Amino acid sequence: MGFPALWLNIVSVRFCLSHSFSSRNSCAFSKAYLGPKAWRCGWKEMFSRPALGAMACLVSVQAYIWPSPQLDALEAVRFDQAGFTTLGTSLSTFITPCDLFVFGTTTGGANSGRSDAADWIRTAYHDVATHNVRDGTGGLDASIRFPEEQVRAENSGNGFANTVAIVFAEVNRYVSMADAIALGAVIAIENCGGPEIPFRGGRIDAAEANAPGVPQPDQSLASHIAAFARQGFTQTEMIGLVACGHTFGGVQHDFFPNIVGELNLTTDTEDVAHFDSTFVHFDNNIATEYISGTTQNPLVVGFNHTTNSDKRIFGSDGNHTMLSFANSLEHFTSTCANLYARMLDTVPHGVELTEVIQPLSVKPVNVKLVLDGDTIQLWGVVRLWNMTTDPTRTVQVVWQDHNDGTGNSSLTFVGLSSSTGGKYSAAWYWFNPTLPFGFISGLSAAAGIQSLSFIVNGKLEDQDGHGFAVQDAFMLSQTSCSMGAPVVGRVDVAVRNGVNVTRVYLEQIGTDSVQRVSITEIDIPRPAQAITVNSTYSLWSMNLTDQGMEFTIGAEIDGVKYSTTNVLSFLEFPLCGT
Ligand code: HEM
Repeated sequence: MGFPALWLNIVSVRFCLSHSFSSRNSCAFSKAYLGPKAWRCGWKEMFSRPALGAMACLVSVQAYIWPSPQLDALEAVRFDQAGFTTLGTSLSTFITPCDLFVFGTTTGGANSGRSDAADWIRTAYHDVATHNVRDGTGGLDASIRFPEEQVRAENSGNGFANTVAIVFAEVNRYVSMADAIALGAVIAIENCGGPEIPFRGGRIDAAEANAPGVPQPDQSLASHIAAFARQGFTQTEMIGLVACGHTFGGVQHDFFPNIVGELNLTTDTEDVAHFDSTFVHFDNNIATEYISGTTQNPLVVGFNHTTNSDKRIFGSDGNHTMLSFANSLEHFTSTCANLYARMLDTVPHGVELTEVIQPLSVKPVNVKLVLDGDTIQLWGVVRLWNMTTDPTRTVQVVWQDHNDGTGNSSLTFVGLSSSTGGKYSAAWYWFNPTLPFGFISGLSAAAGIQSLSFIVNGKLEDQDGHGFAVQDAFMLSQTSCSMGAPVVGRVDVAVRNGVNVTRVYLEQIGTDSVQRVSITEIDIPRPAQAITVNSTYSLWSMNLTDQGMEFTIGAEIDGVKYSTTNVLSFLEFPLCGT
């Protein structure tokens, strides 16, 4: 278990770097580690203005300041939901349309009666439901991924395994499985008619199963009130949360034969008795049908009185809460937005969640620098939030070098992304005006590059004067190469002369014994004699043999750790000697 401890250490540094501007929470470790100035300053300040006092970079900013590896990654999963995105997969693909059930026996699970969206929402709640407010254990920590939890009677069904199999695609060093489960629920609810949910990240995956504690339909009202109190919810909130959850999905015969019989319907092949008539859509029909007496909810009018838990819960305050939901869709919607958010933010004691993540209005993505002889290549794309296609729009990237010089390049529109069921769209522009997947070439290595800004239709976008800080103290060198069979590789990292770089290392990305992403730092030895590339950069090199190895590059500069964000494999490097 050497990796997790090391990894936690790195995460702590990253987390707090990323919160320099946005979090009002304290982060003692990082504060002490980085020092008061680093605590308050972004990369730009730390790199380029070391002489300024701490007060010089005090700011009050609502949204976070780019770059922040963790928030950037969470923001991308949260808001780059469909269309052109730089993510390999997008969760919304699996819940569009909302009755999509990818594990169904027919294409898209048509007429199965089930949906991925309902599975994801139920999974999030069952992960949360182990929480104990008194001792701080349990909560949304992805412990539901453990077979030990999935085989429990309280977790009957295969929706949990289905959910984990899909949301796993979003997991990386900055997005935990628990965050991915929460994001799945948020995206399912939002895209299927529900309210927008304020999302925070930073959940930590459990190392083992939690104590049991998910309520079951055959239990008494008193035990349900007690279970929700243990989870941190009042009786009224319990009624709300159950109604908000059960506006989706239903009960399956296969897993609950004592609640639902065989339905023998060609339109409901998995024999799911639904909680309301609009079971893949968020609305207050769960309440209107209950109040009007027309409900078919199997946990209200089921043939087995013992398992009619929704009936007992909904009626437990004389129908007061359900009546208010039936009378006002708006009230139901806002109540659910609040309760869903609280449910998803129910985490084990000691886990510190981020601020609510808002979309950045201008967001550079996949920015990387590569040293190419005497020049630097600048790669990336930029996303303009809440914008649609506009052929007349002009977008330029401007880079600032170490000598207070600037350069600029016009960017090309490459596509639109959307989120929240099409409510928001974003326009994406490549950093290169001509080449697909290209880069801006020929930047002077000697001058370097410290920050970016953008000019959109003549308006400067520079994060209120902060700029988009880029670090050029170390970067991949174009001389990195691979050769032979079996293929071996050599990674060359270019390090800027005169910067206090104490370590350069590869961050090998792996998983630990319980499927959590782990990072192993592999030090690249400092060269005995400087291998100069040009007047400004020297190389630190390492030979690699593990073809499956995926890594980023890390460096410690003035005692602070930095990472590149793009994941590398030496199989992508050009042939040595060409
Ligand atoms: C006393 C509390 C609760 C009980 C006894 C209960 C019970 C059940 C049962 C028996 C099922 C059928 C599962 C299946 O057939 O696979 C179910 C489904 C579901 N529950 Fe609950 N539930 C409770 C609270 C909640 C809460 C708080 C939420 C979320 C906020 C929630 C969300 C869901 C969803 C979305 C489904 C549909 C799953 C699907 O169709 O695949 N439940 N619930």
